[in-house]
Amino acid sequence: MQVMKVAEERIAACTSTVAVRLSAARHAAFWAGTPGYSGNVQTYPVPETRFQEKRLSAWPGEKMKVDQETHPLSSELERSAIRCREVCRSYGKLKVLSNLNLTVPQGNIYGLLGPSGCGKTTLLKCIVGALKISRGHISVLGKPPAFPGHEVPGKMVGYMPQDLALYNEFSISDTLMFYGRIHGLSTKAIRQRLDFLVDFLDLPQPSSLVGKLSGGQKRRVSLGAALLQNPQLLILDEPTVGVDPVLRAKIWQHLVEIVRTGKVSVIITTHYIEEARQANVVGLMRNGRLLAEGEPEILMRQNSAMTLEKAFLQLCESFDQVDSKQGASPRGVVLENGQSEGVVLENSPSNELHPIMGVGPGPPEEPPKYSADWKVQVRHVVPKWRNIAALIIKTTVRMKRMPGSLFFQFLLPVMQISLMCLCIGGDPKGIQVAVVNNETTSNSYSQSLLSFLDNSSVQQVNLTHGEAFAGAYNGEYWGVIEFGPNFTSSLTKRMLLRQVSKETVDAGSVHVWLDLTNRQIALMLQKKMEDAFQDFVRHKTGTKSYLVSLPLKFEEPIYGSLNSDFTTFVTPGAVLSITFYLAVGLTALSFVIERKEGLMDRCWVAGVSSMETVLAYLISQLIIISVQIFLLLLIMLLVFKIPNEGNLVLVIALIVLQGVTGTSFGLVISSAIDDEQNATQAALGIFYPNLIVSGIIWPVECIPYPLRYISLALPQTYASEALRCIMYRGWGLSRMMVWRGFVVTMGWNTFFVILAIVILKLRM
Ligand SMILES: Nc1ncnc2c1ncn2[C@@H]1O[C@H](COP(=O)(O)OP(=O)(O)OP(=O)(O)O)[C@@H](O)[C@H]1O
Repeated sequence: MQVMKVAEERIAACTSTVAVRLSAARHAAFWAGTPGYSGNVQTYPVPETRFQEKRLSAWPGEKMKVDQETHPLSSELERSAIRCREVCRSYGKLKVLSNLNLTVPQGNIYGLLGPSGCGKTTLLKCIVGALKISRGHISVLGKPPAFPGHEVPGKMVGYMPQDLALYNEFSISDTLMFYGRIHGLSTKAIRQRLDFLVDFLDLPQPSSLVGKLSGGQKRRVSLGAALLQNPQLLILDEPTVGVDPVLRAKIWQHLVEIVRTGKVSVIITTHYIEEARQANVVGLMRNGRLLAEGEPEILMRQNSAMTLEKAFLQLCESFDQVDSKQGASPRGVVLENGQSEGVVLENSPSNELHPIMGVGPGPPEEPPKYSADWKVQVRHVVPKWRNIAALIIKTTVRMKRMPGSLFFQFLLPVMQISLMCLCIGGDPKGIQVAVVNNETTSNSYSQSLLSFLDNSSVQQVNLTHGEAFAGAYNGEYWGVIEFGPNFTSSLTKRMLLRQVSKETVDAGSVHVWLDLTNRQIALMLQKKMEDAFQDFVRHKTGTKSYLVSLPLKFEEPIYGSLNSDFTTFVTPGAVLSITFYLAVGLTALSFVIERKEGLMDRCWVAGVSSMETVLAYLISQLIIISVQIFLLLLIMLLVFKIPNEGNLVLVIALIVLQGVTGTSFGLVISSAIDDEQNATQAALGIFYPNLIVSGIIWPVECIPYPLRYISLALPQTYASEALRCIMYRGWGLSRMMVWRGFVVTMGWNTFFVILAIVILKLRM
């Protein structure tokens, strides 16, 4: 009763009118810049529509059509397929939808028209639940979008976005199979629909790849995907752009046919304004608001316009004039009392006041209350295996169609680890050193000592003192080794006599000057000289060598080997880092591209949740990571002989977990960032600081406090340590240093997955 009363009040408010004149001069100006509009108006036969039989429904808070047949208001409300009330939506500070009211009657085609950028696509995305509204309420087929248990988004709605939103690597049949699986259709049912749609939309062979189709063909495939499951509500954003006139007419004819049953409703945007005459009702949007809504025929008659386009131009003129008179905003056909003014067209034949409704905010309408029991709510949240499986199959098919990219993904980590093992941590080779030997005898100690120097690492160049130092200062030699003329006799004295003079010690010493600008080379030279000397002493003195050795004996190492080099230290951390960052980069890139191209929105409207998207992505990525790790370990253990004393299962498990953590971190980046360039920059920006601070290339013990606390909290610090403990110490999960690496990795993993799901949901 209360609803009826409000409606009566609204009808009364409709009688307030404003007279306006039309200006043909602004005709072209309004639609100028509207893509797809060529100025040539195509005429279409206007079919008899259900709307003409039923007339437009009315609602509280809006002006009603005066010539409307009387229907009980409540039943009309129930019969609306879409009801938007006081809907607002902004992108940051940009207010795109402003108190918008719209009703799509059940079983009708609704043509949504308006200039480019007025907010049509935004409104459609809000209707399908791909975008959240900031204020107001929307009900689609009886409930708000994304309400628990409601199949909008889902099977009840077929959505064709403005962007093509198709996977280029899919064939036409793959595309329909993919969406069919999500909608839970059987393979047989999908094939039947595929045959019908290929015939109806005049599509090429079902096996044709989408990426190789023309723009118009792609658009038709996209329309086919929206029509696939025979949805109750079709939301089509510019379906006829780039489609030839014959097929355009055919599409409209199909829409007219499917709404005739009364069970299907359609909302369609188009830039071909005249084709909207075939809609049962059209709505004119401008500046984020619906200015008018009504039957196309009556709309034209009221404006004495021969075409729908002209009628809309005149309406815009009239609204602009009202605005300028009132000094209000372009949306301001709203009086101070909150009532909206109707529009009377002076040149309307017989001065009918009826068909067009000024659509402004009325008295606040109580949003309907909906409830769902806990079982439905739980079922709504729990991920559906059907959707996850469809997404995994999608990724697998796409990967199969991109063998180059797949090969790259498998080969890249192998290349990276091979390069690392080859180039990092080994002994420098062919280091040139100047040798100044002032001894002339052939069997001198100096000659003997030099013969023990590792020739593969140290290349000796015999020079005079002056040449040697000139070359070293020129950067030609990394050091100068000089023997005095009495080196042999003095060294013999040093070894045999208990007491010798300082001069004898000096003469019996090898003098070495090093270029220390490259620490690694200098350290190597130092070590090679020491080794050569030890070997020389052993050779000359045999069992008496202890007399000239340091009283220091390094026993067999507790863990590791005496020959272990820097490569051994760096490899475990590098493997984790490579797996982590490859997963970050590839995930961030492909996920961002899917979002940018509207593929994710389309999946969402088909009923796929953020959680299902994230889980499916993690599972698909797991397959790639497993192959990558298999190849990595093969190269690392068998080719480069990196030692592994521990359990291989633990090694694999930790690397896989790091890859999954990288994938989930990639999902966080791509959920938060909209374009691939910024996503790549973010991934790269984090790469080096993490590599440096995680103790992968240099021990964590060298990091000063408080930076070390940050280092320890990072995903790879404890994990690298754990992998080193497993591989080089042979430790198992009972050791704290091992399980800590697993716990930290899994903790980060869980955190990133939750964060990605939350960001995806918030950004809707
Ligand atoms: N993701 C976004 N972030 C920021 N602004 C956006 C975003 N999407 C759309 N907009 C802005 O919102 C306004 C409405 O865009 P929308 O795509 O809804 O218009 P439209 O009526 O569908 O236009 P067209 O007919 O050209 O497709 C435009 O000013 C647009 O720049």
